[in-house]
Amino acid sequence: EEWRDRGAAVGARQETDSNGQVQTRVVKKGVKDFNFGRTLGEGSYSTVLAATDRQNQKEYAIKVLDKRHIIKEKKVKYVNIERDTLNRLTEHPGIVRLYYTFQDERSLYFVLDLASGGELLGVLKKLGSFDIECTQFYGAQILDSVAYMHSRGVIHRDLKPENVLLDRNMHTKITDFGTAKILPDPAASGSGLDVVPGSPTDGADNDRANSFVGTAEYVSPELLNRSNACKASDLWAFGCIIYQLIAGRPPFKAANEYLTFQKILSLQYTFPDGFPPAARDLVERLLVLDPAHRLPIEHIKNHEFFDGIQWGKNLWRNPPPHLK
Ligand SMILES: O=C(O)C[C@H](Cc1nc2cc(Cl)cc(Cl)c2[nH]1)c1ccc(Cl)cc1
Repeated sequence: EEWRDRGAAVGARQETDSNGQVQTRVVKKGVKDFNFGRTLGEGSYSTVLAATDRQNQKEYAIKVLDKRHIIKEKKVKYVNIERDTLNRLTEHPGIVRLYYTFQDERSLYFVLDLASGGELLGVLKKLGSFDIECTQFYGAQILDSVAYMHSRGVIHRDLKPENVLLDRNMHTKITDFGTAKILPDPAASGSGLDVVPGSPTDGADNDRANSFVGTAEYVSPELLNRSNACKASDLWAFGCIIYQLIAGRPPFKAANEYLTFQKILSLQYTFPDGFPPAARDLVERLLVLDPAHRLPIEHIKNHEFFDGIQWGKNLWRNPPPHLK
């Protein structure tokens, strides 16, 4: 029977030897265990290829990174953050799953879920914009996944329609955790006496990250004000995504990044005519400059815009509305 230790590319097989003794043979998956197929995507530091496990014919997406390039560009930290983050986020249908990592002399390999529906951004560009029902459904799946991430102490920090993939059943899978932040585990931090309630470090840096990341159109004001990302930074990006699914473009977009940042910091955006009132109210409660005043996830789930959405397992079992 096959079991695999989550973080490493370890598979074990039970075999009976000549004396009838059951032996466990530990095998590490490697490049030779896969047939590589078409290129699914190219990043600045990685190439993603479709691949089939030669043993069980299962299809995966394998993200390949060149070691020399990673070291030269000082991205070692990001690769290991991506691995560690994905190893923590293993129990949710809306997060791309990491099955194995391995390396050979030249490259590093992430063996991931194959999301054959491509990027949500691609579907949005093809359709122009989503109707309310599709925005509710895809918004709800993204929110459910962000809630799980946050419950595991992970802030994504670069949520955007490019990082929301679609699987063969057109359900969402959030990907690209290289710029995520794993919050220090409050329970694990020593005796707990080191953070005295009310002390300057109480909750401040514990739930804040400390490096600049993100894509201009979705970056939160707190990041631009040089304070750190927090869980609410992902909710700002979520507000931008809901706006974009309905309007067909993100709320803050200018001729260059600097002008985009100016619009964000001055909250300079408008709703197109006909933008549905419930969606407008939700977006207005998320695109709030002070992260502490953004609608928390439980309140978003109860917001009128999501009336009729069944949260929990059914959100992932029911077929998605037809994208038209
Ligand atoms: O086997 C593991 O899971 C741990 C290794 C850790 C690791 N070994 C590395 C070697 C190099 Cl040259 C660069 C990075 Cl970022 C490296 N990260 C690893 C291997 C592959 C991947 Cl994708 C991530 C981490």
